[in-house]
Amino acid sequence: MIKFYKFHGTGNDFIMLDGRELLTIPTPDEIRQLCHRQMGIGADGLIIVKPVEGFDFEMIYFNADGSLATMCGNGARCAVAFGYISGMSGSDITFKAGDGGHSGTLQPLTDYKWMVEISMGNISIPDHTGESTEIHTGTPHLVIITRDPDSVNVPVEGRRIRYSEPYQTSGINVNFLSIRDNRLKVRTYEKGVEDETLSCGTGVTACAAVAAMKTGVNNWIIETRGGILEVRLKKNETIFDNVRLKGPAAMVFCGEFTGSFPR
Ligand SMILES: N[C@@H](CCC[C@H](N)C(=O)O)C(=O)O
Repeated sequence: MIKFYKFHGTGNDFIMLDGRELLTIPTPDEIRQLCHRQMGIGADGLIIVKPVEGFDFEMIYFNADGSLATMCGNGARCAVAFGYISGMSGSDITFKAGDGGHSGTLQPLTDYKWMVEISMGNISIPDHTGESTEIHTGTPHLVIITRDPDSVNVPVEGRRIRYSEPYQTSGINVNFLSIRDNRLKVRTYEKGVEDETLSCGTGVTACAAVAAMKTGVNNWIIETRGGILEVRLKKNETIFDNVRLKGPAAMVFCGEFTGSFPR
């Protein structure tokens, strides 16, 4: 039996596994089973956290469909909290994700909830922003500016775009963004979950970058369906750097999975 920990960051939920206890990495089939909402634990993604040279730990991120993703902003915030409670790191943390090195800090809010801030990688500034902008924030995102994200059927419209050319094969995360009174509202369809999630950390980072290009404002409070996130960034000639993502991360339960995994 394998012990698992269930976390969420503003409603984006994850199964966390301690890499020190694993004999093998779960297969895509096993990940799909574990993340299944009715027949498994249920989650948007599965994260393995394990010590690695040069950093406090490494985070390996899989979407609920078993596909590997290079980065997950909310998942990384939860991994920082897990690294802390599992003794892999202190409250100033360095970690490695698929897109490179990151740092993080955390403050306890309750016994099982923390405010976590992480550094995100530099973001290349796209050539132009129209009503829809492709931007990479550790994972690929499309940001579509709309008057009211709540009037969009995100699962249907997001899926239509994600499976259209040119995204069909490699996939893309689709964000619907409104910019009003220096506040952003975002709803995201995530590839790999193939549905809307309650929040997406790399998605809100992409939206903050697009909003900064449109308005010149660099600090944003962002409303997602699962709660509030904060993004700060600095615009240079061709990149945004000093990109920070901040918000709560919570552990909701832990348990032992009784299926056949691990082999
Ligand atoms: N929910 C994540 C993003 C997870 C990866 C994404 N679905 C992908 O495959 O690119 C976040 O909080 O950033």
